[in-house]
This record gives sequence, C-alpha cells and structure tokens, in this order.
Amino acid sequence: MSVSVLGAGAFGTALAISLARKAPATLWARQVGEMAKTRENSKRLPGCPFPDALTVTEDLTAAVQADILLLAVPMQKLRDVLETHADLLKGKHLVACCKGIELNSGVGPVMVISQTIPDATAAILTGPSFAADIARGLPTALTLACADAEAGAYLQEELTTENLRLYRTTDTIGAELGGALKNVIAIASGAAIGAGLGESARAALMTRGYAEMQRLAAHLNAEPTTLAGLSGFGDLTLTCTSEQSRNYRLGQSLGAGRAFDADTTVEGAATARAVDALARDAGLDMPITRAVAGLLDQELDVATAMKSLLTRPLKEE
Ligand SMILES: NC(=O)C1=CN([C@@H]2O[C@H](COP(=O)(O)OP(=O)(O)OC[C@H]3O[C@@H](n4cnc5c(N)ncnc54)[C@H](O)[C@@H]3O)[C@@H](O)[C@H]2O)C=CC1
Ligand SMILES: O=C(CO)COP(=O)(O)O
Repeated sequence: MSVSVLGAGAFGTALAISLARKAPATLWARQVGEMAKTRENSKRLPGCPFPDALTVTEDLTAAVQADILLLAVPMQKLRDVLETHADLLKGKHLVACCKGIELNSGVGPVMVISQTIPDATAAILTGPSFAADIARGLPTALTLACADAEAGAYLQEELTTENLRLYRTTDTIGAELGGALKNVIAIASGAAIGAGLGESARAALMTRGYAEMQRLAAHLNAEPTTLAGLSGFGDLTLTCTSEQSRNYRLGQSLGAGRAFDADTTVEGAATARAVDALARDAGLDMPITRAVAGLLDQELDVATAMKSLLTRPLKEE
C-alpha cells in the first residue's frame, strides 16, 4: 500500500505527516518551496516537522504511482484540479478530504470526482479533525464513505493509523453533507458569540442548524444515521465550539463587526450560498443557512438575522 496526498495546505500536510508515521507517504504540491529543505510546512502548518518517511514532491507523475490518492485542496478548486490532471488520475482510488458544496453545481466532492474521473473509485474522508491536532498525533475518529463497500473496507484499513480511527459507510451523500453543512452552522455559532448573544443562543443555533442539516439530507436521500455520526454531529460539535475553526472565527468577526483575512480558506462561505440556493429551489426551510448567506452578502446584520429567526411562526420541535 502507498498513499499520496495532493494539496499541501494545513490539512493535506497534517494527513501526510500522520500517514507517514505508519508507512512511506508522499505529499504533492504545485510548489514545494522550502518544505523539502526545512522538512516543515512553515506557511500552513508551522511547528510540525515531517517524519523521514514523508516525501515532498512537485512531480505529480511520481505522486500518482501510489495506490490511494487523498485530495486535500479546497472544495471550490477540486474540479479544476481533477480536470487539469484527469489523465494521471484515471482508475485510482480518489479520496476527497475537502468539506463543502460546489457553488456552481450544488454538488459535493464525491459527485465532482465521479463526474470528472468516471472510472476512479470515489470516496470521502471527513469528520472532527483539526489539522494541528492530527499533525501532533492527537487521537480522533473519522468517517470514510465509499459507495463501493469492498473498496471502502480497503480504504478504511489502509488509512486507519494509531491515532486516526476510521468508521466506514457507503452513504457518501450523507458524509459529504455533514462535513459541508456543519461549516455553515459554525459561522452562525461564531456570529452569535461574536455579537455577545451568549452560549445558550449558540446551543440553540447548533440544534436547529442540525435540524436543517437533517432536512437537506433527507431531501437528497442520505441516511439520517450518517448525519448523527462523526461527519455530522461529531464535526458540528467540534467546529461550532472551537476558535481553532476558521469558519467559527469568520462568524465571530461578522458578529463583532471586525474584518477577516480574505485569503483564509473558509469553506462555509461558498457552501452557505450554494445551499441557500439549493434550499430555495427545493422549497426547503433552512432559515439559519439563509441568515448566514445574508450576513456574508451584507444583506443582514446579526441583530436583524437573529430577529428573523426568533420571530418565525411557532411550530412543533
Ligand atoms: N485545516 C483543517 O483543520 C481541516 C481542513 N479540512 C478541509 O481540507 C480542505 C483544505 O483545507 P486546508 O488544507 O485547511 O486549506 P489551506 O488553505 O491550508 O490550503 C489549501 C491548499 O490547497 C492548495 N491548492 C489550491 N488550489 C490548488 C490547485 N489548483 N492545485 C494544487 N493545490 C491547490 C493551496 O496551494 C493550499 O496549499 C478544505 O476543504 C477543508 O475544509 C478538513 C479537515 C480539517
Ligand atoms: O473541518 C474542520 C475540523 O473538522 C476544520 O474546520 P475549519 O475549516 O473551520 O477550520
């Protein structure tokens, strides 16, 4: 078995470090810069030295010799990466490690893989996992979703490490929705805390946000139990309660009226807009997602957004 990680951001680097503790692994980047010499990704993941068994390369042809390729680029870049390198990626096990819904198409990463490289085995690895925690060797549990049960079992076995315990499912739609939608709710949670609305408000947003996640998942025929697992409930809990999360921190900035670094990868922003459009088209009630999209597009401020949520018609839970 061999694994290559394509994309050397914080998460790709962390996964490569973690996997290289188990067996030789490769990390591919368009430009490796100082990484090969300093054996550290000082820009995206400082303070996490590379194990000797990790090879860093700009040579994609060499990287794709591995049996399993982890795709750790931002969601809105995934299609471009796959289309650009389609010839090299044919027939491979391609495991998306990104979390989001594509803005132009409304689909998630597994569907993007299936559309662009139809003869690849498409899967997703998702769940509660901050890059810095993974790179430091701290433990967590993740969901590996692959529609092909046999391939899923193979990937689960190969990608499990001493510190990363993988559970598997064939419900790729549920797994990718969990990882995508929790980021939208994390922005809402951060906004509530940033605006000084308190932890009770955050808990209410997390719970009603989870109800929205379940609603869209049911509409798209995902298994409700998948959302209750690591990819949904697990990652929602982590991301809505930690300042390590960039989505949560963007929300805090919106709530406090502060500027936020536009170069930071915040997947929930495009996903909120994509899901807001999906919900409107499908006639689904997703008021927290609507409020987050409105906040991001400066159509609403936090006070107006909260008022719109609190004054909705009363209903059964
Ligand atoms: N950082 C984290 O703790 C976690 C991140 N993720 C997910 O991983 C994905 C990536 O996030 P991060 O690594 O944190 O982002 P990042 O902002 O640290 O890095 C993104 C990387 O993608 C690379 N990239 C962009 N376009 C590319 C292209 N066309 N070809 C090759 N490389 C390209 C950039 O050069 C950069 O190194 C996101 O979907 C995120 O939700 C998932 C779990 C944890
Ligand atoms: O997905 C993550 C943790 O599981 C990382 O969250 P952020 O992208 O908000 O930093």
